Amino acid sequence: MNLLAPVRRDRVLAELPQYLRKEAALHARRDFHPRVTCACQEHRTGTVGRFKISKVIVVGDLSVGKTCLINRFCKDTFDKNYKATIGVDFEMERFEVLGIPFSLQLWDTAGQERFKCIASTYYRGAQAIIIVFNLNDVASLEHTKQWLADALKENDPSSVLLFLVGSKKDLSTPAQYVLMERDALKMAQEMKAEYWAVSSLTGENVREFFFRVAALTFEANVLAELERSGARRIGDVVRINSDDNNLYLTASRKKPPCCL
Ligand SMILES: Nc1nc2c(ncn2[C@@H]2O[C@H](COP(=O)(O)OP(=O)(O)OP(=O)(O)O)[C@@H](O)[C@H]2O)c(=O)[nH]1
Ligand SMILES: [Mg+2]
Repeated sequence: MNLLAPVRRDRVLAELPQYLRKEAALHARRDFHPRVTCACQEHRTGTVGRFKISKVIVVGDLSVGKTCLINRFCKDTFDKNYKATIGVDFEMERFEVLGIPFSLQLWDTAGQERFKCIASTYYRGAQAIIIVFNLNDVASLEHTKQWLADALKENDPSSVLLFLVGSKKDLSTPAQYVLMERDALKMAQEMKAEYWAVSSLTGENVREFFFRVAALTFEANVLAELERSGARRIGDVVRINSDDNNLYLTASRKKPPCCL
């Protein structure tokens, strides 16, 4: 894929996309962090927007719908026939967030046990981990804990963003969904992950979900970049995964006027 190709018009984010459920959201702010908005307005986003490509890995049991989820978003297609992913595959998606180009590399990994050791060698360096389970299969939700543990062995748990995604929503009745959602919300809270429920068959929530992933990954990247470049000057501290479910707490001692 040509990284210099213009960003598609339907990949432009001017506002922060909202969470699905407030009780299992990475943060509940309505807008991007003010420091991020300010940095974008002044084009002070450093490597974000130039060479930086953020790696996102998608993990979960076999046949939960990882490949279909990525294909629905990236290609707007759906295949009802199951073709196991062998090892890994990836798609590149370009966005423009607050006027800044931003790329996500979406790594689709194999859920089948026999391909797991190949797939896990690609876990390293992820900025976001998407753990998928089937909303109609409670065992696949239980297994998400192990998928998360494996993915975190290769990544820094304090800085990676976690998303817990229930798939195949079209196959649950409203009553079944309510029951499954209760367990899934609990799991998401334990993991400190943001919860989503999607259907790749109908497309429900797929675009909203990936936009949220792109926006939160972008925001975390810009905050980290500001932290690296201006920590001494500005004296801010960025903390991730705070107890109150607010992803980024910035303890500012001195801020530039545009960020007040
Ligand atoms: N009804 C319905 N079926 C789905 C949905 N998503 C995936 N499927 C079906 O579930 C099966 C598995 O989907 P995949 O996307 O290949 O699953 P996977 O998680 O990538 O599987 P592995 O590559 O083996 O890990 C396929 O037959 C899909 O058509 C969905 O949203 N609704
Ligand atoms: Mg697959």
